[in-house]
Amino acid sequence: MIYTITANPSIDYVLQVDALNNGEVNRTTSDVKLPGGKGINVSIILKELELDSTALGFVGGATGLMFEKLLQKKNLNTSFTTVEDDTRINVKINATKQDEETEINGTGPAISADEKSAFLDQLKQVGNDDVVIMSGSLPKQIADTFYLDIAKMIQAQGADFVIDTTGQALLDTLPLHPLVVKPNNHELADLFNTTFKSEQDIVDNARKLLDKGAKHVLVSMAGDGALLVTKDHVYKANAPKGTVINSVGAGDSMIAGFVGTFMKTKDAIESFHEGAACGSATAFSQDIAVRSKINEVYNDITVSQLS
Ligand SMILES: Nc1ncnc2c1ncn2[C@@H]1O[C@H](COP(=O)(O)OP(=O)(O)O)[C@@H](O)[C@H]1O
Ligand SMILES: O=P(O)(O)OC[C@H]1O[C@](O)(COP(=O)(O)O)[C@@H](O)[C@@H]1O
Repeated sequence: MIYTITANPSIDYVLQVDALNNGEVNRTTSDVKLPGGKGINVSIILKELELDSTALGFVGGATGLMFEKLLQKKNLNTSFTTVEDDTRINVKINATKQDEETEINGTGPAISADEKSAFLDQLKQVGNDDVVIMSGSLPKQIADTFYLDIAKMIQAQGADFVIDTTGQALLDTLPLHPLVVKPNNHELADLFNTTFKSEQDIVDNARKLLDKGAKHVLVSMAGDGALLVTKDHVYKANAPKGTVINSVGAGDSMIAGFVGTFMKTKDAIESFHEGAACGSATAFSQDIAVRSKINEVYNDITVSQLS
């Protein structure tokens, strides 16, 4: 079984405008509310890949009810911990004529000590050969060590884990050997307080994550494709041409494609190819991609070995 943990789910309020003018009244050409949060998006793609997962996380308040209603359409298995405070609303503004996406993500609800321990109790069901995918930011009042504590706990129960977060919280879990980590190129640069001048710079810094313990490192580079760095080789997947509609969730889709395929095949290159297809297919969709779009995009992606 795969479990996804979204500590801080969201309603993603996705607004399309022709152009975004700061300090003025802007009007949308279309808008949609989607159930969001990184682990939620991972579960949605896994479902498209015909893999069951259970989505865990903190959901609460009036916005939490709306979030669960939006999520019902996706038919996921969920086992959320109910909290008193409101689930956040994240605003995503796609300015189509400016070709720009702006995101404003909320901090999320306050979580009490009792709510946190109810959540940790849920993890007792995780067992041998399960994979736990932990993604996204943490709500306020949850310590930065939350993911590290969970990784230790579920590893002791025989499960593997994947982590998609940023900064020190990511670095701290590497010695526990996550199956895969997937920073985007900006997050990778921030991790090592650097800027990249070449693809080789990116590869060199991705290798540092392998050296610290990650089993596979994916670096996503939006419209420039992605890299897979393993102990012996480096691979690149191109980003196929297409009309970008809403790239929110592209990174989550890539993780889902990689992990879902890896669980079936144990083939990192094939998993990378499928992950890249899921990422681009989502960028070319309004919502998280559906299977037919993933298949279509898969054929336009080539994985080449760089070294
Ligand atoms: N504009 C795009 N065109 C084609 N593929 C894309 C585009 N944006 C994202 N993708 C695909 O999705 C993957 C993940 O997207 P990215 O934006 O890098 O992740 P994140 O959402 O984590 O920042 C990319 O590596 C690429 O394969
Ligand atoms: O937890 P964070 O880092 O605030 O991110 C939450 C946001 O990330 C998303 O899951 C999208 O993530 P990606 O674009 O990185 O794949 C949105 O659905 C959500 O609003």
